[in-house]
Amino acid sequence: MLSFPNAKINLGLNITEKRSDGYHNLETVFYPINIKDSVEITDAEFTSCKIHGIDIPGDTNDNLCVKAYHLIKQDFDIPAQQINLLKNIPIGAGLGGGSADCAFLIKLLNDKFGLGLSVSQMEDYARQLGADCAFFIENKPVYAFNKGDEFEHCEIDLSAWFKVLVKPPVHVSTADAYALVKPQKPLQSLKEIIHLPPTTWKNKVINDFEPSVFAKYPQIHQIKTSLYDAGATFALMSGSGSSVFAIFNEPVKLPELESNNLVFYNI
Ligand SMILES: C[C@](O)(CO)[C@H](O)COP(=O)(O)OP(=O)(O)OC[C@H]1O[C@@H](n2ccc(N)nc2=O)[C@H](O)[C@@H]1O
Ligand SMILES: Nc1ncnc2c1ncn2[C@@H]1O[C@H](COP(=O)(O)OP(=O)(O)OP(=O)(O)O)[C@@H](O)[C@H]1O
Repeated sequence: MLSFPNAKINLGLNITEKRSDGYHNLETVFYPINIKDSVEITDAEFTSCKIHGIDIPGDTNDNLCVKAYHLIKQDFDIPAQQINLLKNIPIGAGLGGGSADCAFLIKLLNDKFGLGLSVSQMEDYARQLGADCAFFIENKPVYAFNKGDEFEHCEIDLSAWFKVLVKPPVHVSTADAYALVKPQKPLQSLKEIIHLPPTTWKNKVINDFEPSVFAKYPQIHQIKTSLYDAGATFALMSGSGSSVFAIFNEPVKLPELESNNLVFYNI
């Protein structure tokens, strides 16, 4: 059985406070985009994971897909699975690729073995694997709060815009990025601002990771500047970086950004 986990971008990200468990409370809007991995499960003698495409650093047994399998296996008598992962979503890019893979694996196991898990039960499993993971169960635009794992429906549709994503050859560690931010309550909640027209978002819809990540990696800041210079209506770094997305009111081609970065058009 096969599925195609997709990446996300964060339309705004306010880091509001540090929690006693070491995590941070935040508010963001998660928006699914059209950059996808592929994950397949087949019955096997023992459970293992084969990775194709982009190399994932570290031990394959630590892959979030393997962790998702063992989490479900604790509660259900499911047979061993061979997991084939084709990795296309850039890593360390703020795109939630690993989170998407494990959430989609939970959905695959639920479907393949008729486990009868509800959306909220699958979200509870996903939450145990990472703060971003639960979003990918429903995989619809949401306003997210707490650790980024509690959701409210968000009526937002960017399908009329031409969306571009630029990924520089820089890997930002999520934990390191959080360590550099000083949490603060925003003057106005993202929940309200996000419903204003995108033409008003510039400098209003912000990402609290940008100042410290831009200071450490000026080339990421330069990408954002170049996207605005190219006529973007709105541009922002996604999550803890390193990728930057932009929305344009018509199709564009950005050859000067292509020379040093991966550029994804029409995401
Ligand atoms: C940056 C975002 O992508 C924004 O959507 C997410 O907050 C990151 O979510 P994620 O990658 O699923 O994060 P996890 O794998 O759960 O945590 C990685 C590390 O990020 C930090 N972390 C993550 C989420 C959060 N709300 N507060 C944090 O402080 C913690 O140091 C944690 O050890
Ligand atoms: N299936 C997987 N795909 C990608 N990375 C994985 C996976 N499983 C485990 N990882 C580990 O998770 C780390 C971060 O991966 P990922 O691409 O999800 O994060 P990210 O780009 O920082 O996105 P975000 O911070 O938005 O979750 C990688 O360095 C890798 O070691």
